[in-house]
Amino acid sequence: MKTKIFIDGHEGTTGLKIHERLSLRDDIELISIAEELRKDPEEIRKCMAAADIAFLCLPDAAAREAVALAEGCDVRLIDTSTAHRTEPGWIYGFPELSVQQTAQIAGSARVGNPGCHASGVIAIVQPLVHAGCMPADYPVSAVSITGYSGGGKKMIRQYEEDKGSELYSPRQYGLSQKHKHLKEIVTICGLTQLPIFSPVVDDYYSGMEVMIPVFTKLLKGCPSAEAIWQILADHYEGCPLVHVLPFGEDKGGFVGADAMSGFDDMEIMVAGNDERVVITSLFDNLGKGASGAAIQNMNIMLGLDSGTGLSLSK
Ligand SMILES: NC(=O)C1=CN([C@@H]2O[C@H](COP(=O)(O)OP(=O)(O)OC[C@H]3O[C@@H](n4cnc5c(N)ncnc54)[C@H](OP(=O)(O)O)[C@@H]3O)[C@@H](O)[C@H]2O)C=CC1
Ligand SMILES: CC(=O)N[C@@H](CCC(=O)OP(=O)(O)O)C(=O)O
Repeated sequence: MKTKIFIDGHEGTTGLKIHERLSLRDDIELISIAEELRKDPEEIRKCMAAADIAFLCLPDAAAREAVALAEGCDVRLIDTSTAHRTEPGWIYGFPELSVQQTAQIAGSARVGNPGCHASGVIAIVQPLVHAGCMPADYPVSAVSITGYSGGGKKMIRQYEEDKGSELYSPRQYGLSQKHKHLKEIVTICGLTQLPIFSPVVDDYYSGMEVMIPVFTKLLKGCPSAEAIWQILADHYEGCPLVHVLPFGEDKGGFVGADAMSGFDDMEIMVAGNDERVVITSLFDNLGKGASGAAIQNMNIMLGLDSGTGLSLSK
């Protein structure tokens, strides 16, 4: 029997990508909603009631309303918004955190899909904290470059209709250090102080590069760059969607922030020397940063292969 899926917000950037992927699968039946009724609460509720799993690809407020509409239905939810990621009763949808995390996602009816910038930071910091290498009070600092699709339909329109203006160069934002992903970053990594987080949006469609500089003397035992690499390589061994590049691999000395655009997997690179190291994660904000991760979580919830077999891998 096919799994019935409803995508609330299927006309948005994240929803469209999920729709595109799932419409190619013959184990899935997509529940459709009439264009003129796609924001109608009664109609949404009917679709929820008919679905096994619903993806919420909505702004935060609409995602909260959608969860209320799903009350009393058997449907399992994967919310791609920021609304529930650290809420009680919700499981954070980054299965690579641990075997236990994967098992919790598999059994959950409420999964909060990670934030795009947050995914890149957490992928680097959480294994180092968990291994006892990075102290919980380490002053983490991260720069994260994203393509403009990270801002959804509105920002895509802004960039694609506004060529020739100031939008041609990278633009730093989140200047007040209150970015919405900070909460999930500290919570999931187990950090005791907020990182300095500098997001940058640039004039290309999709792809992310998160860079975290590390002074090795501030880590436990002053590990070498290779020892840091080894912790990450061990942590991600066997993970189908997160790959730690061989130690010393530097992509020719130039790392493009859109290197993983169009793919669902993430690459992690450790570069530098034994005093100063930069750890980088590369992925697609719409892949492992949103729709690809959401499908990965759905696969796990359905007991299917969580990896590349059903995703788009480089
Ligand atoms: N873009 C990205 O890289 C990432 C996005 N996300 C998250 O995913 C969620 C969706 O983002 P994104 O796809 O980028 O946003 P978009 O703006 O591209 O899409 C949002 C969609 O939601 C629809 N919508 C708004 N309100 C309602 C409602 N009440 N009922 C039904 N549909 C509604 C919009 O309708 P309309 O078409 O009429 O505007 C639009 O189609 C957000 O919470 C975002 O934070 C997470 C990770 C990365
Ligand atoms: C370029 C841009 O504005 N990007 C958004 C992040 C993408 C997003 O929608 O945030 P979630 O991953 O939490 O859903 C931002 O930084 O707020």
